[in-house]
Amino acid sequence: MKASPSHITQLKPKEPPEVMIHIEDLYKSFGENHVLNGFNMKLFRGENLVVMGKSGSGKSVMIKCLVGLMKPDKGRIFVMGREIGTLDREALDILRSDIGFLFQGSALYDSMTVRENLEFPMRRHSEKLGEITDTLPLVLEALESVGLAHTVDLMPEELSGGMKRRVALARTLILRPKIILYDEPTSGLDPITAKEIIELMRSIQEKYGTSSLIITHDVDCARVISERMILLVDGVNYAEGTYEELVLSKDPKVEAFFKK
Ligand SMILES: Nc1ncnc2c1ncn2[C@@H]1O[C@H](COP(=O)(O)OP(=O)(O)OP(=O)(O)O)[C@@H](O)[C@H]1O
Repeated sequence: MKASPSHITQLKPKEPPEVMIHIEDLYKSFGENHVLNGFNMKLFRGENLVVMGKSGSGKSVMIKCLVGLMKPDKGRIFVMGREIGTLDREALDILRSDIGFLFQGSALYDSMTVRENLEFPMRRHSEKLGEITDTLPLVLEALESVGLAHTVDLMPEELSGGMKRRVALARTLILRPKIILYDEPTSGLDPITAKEIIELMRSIQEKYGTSSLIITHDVDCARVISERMILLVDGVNYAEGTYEELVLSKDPKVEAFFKK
């Protein structure tokens, strides 16, 4: 008779990290302009992933494919297990409510107060939040996360550039996104304000456990915020690793990113 293994403590295998976004072999061309040529990427739960690529390398095209605004020529994209290309408008809209965007312009509505700006996505995605009789506590909580609760009744024109970006981030947080996409979050900001935004991105990730995909040219931003980086070169994920790994690379195409 075989010895019973019951006395052996079973070591639980470590669960693999949950994949929040999986881009598989993505191709996109515009005529002879072959922008993405088999790009692959995984964003894991809770991580800050930076994608760097020089101007015109296809970062925005990749993001547009990711959120279903552009159709790739080939390849598949899964967001939290759902394949973007197979979703109808309504399903895509619901999925998008789990994705927060912070884009370059930050685009607050100038004719609305800060409070109204934050209430806007709540109305648009009321199905997600359920019926809310008093929006103010949620608005204030989101604004507190970015240190700007006192601006609730101000107009965007009364805010500085850095404050506008923080309010835009608060507006993103109001829907409790699981993923945040940041497109050049520090562009156009002075170095001190840029640093504040990066700190904020970190604290938001800690507070809400969000997973972040950050598109940036800013090497300093990548150094501070990234846990992992992907370099987009010639339409593919040319190099991947931590900042510390990539900065030591002797590959000329990788070195070019880190030359000041
Ligand atoms: N709708 C479109 N029609 C035709 N060409 C396009 C379209 N959108 C993007 N492109 C081309 O795809 C290429 C990649 O553009 P994309 O905007 O993704 O670059 P990027 O990496 O985001 O650049 P940047 O850092 O300057 O924003 C460029 O050559 C651009 O001209």
